[in-house]
Amino acid sequence: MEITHKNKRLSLDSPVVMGILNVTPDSFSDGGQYQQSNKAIEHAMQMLADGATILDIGGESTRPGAADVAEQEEIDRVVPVIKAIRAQSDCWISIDTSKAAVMRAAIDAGADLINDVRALQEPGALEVAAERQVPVCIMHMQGQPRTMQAAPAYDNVTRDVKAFLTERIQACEAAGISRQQIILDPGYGFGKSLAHNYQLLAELDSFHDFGLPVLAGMSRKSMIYKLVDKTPHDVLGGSIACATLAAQKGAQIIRVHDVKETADALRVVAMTKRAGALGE
Ligand SMILES: Cn1c(SCC(=O)Nc2ccccc2)nc2c(=O)[nH]c(N)nc21
Repeated sequence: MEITHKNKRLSLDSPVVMGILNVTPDSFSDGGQYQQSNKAIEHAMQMLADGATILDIGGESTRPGAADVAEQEEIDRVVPVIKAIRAQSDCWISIDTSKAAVMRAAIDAGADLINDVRALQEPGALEVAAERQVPVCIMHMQGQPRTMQAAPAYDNVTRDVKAFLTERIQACEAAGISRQQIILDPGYGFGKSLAHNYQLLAELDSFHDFGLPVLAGMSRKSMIYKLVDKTPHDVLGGSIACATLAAQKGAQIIRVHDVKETADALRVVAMTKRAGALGE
């Protein structure tokens, strides 16, 4: 399985690491736009050195309660960083946004992939993805970031999430996006209780029914620190366990903060799979 953009191909036969690069002011302690951009570019280069294959660049925090960011402000945050990374590396860059105008500006600046937590439901988003022919990750979210954790409810969370993704795949194909360019994501923590999140992890392999790549993002999320009763700053062990389980269950892209440690864990998973195949 692979994804392509222009003349770039990314094989997904082994799990790859997507490094998280937040370029929102609340993700850096202080300093103005210029200093923040420099810190972001430094962090990007470090993640590539640590084994990240894709850098996921986001200019708007999707934390519950986070303020909405204006379109131009989001563009002003992400475009300089994308351009600077592109000037130094031909790595895969994904743009973490739901806004069509931000997608367009990011792709024109060098981004290869759209990562949309709203699954291209905002106005114009489907059209941009189809027009630019870039791979797109569509993720499940119940409700909106501000309200999604109030009272998440499902008949059966895995069945309901798969039904949503089926509908979004149809919408993508109807808009002219080829099925091979679609990546699926259950959206851990986006309108899910602790139990919902762990059922989605336990049943992650059932998402391979679609015959499409699967992205899993559990890094440092509440499903970890609430389970192990730690602070959000003390969740490396749990995050590595989630990444390892997701890769073992066939997720091809793992979205994380801790790239170095996760890259090593995924090599253990890949080797174990190869050894198992040899043993057959
Ligand atoms: C943009 N984005 C996010 S942001 C939430 C987050 O990381 N919160 C968070 C931030 C800091 C610490 C702990 C959690 N989560 C996903 C995901 O699971 N899948 C895909 N495709 N994209 C995603």
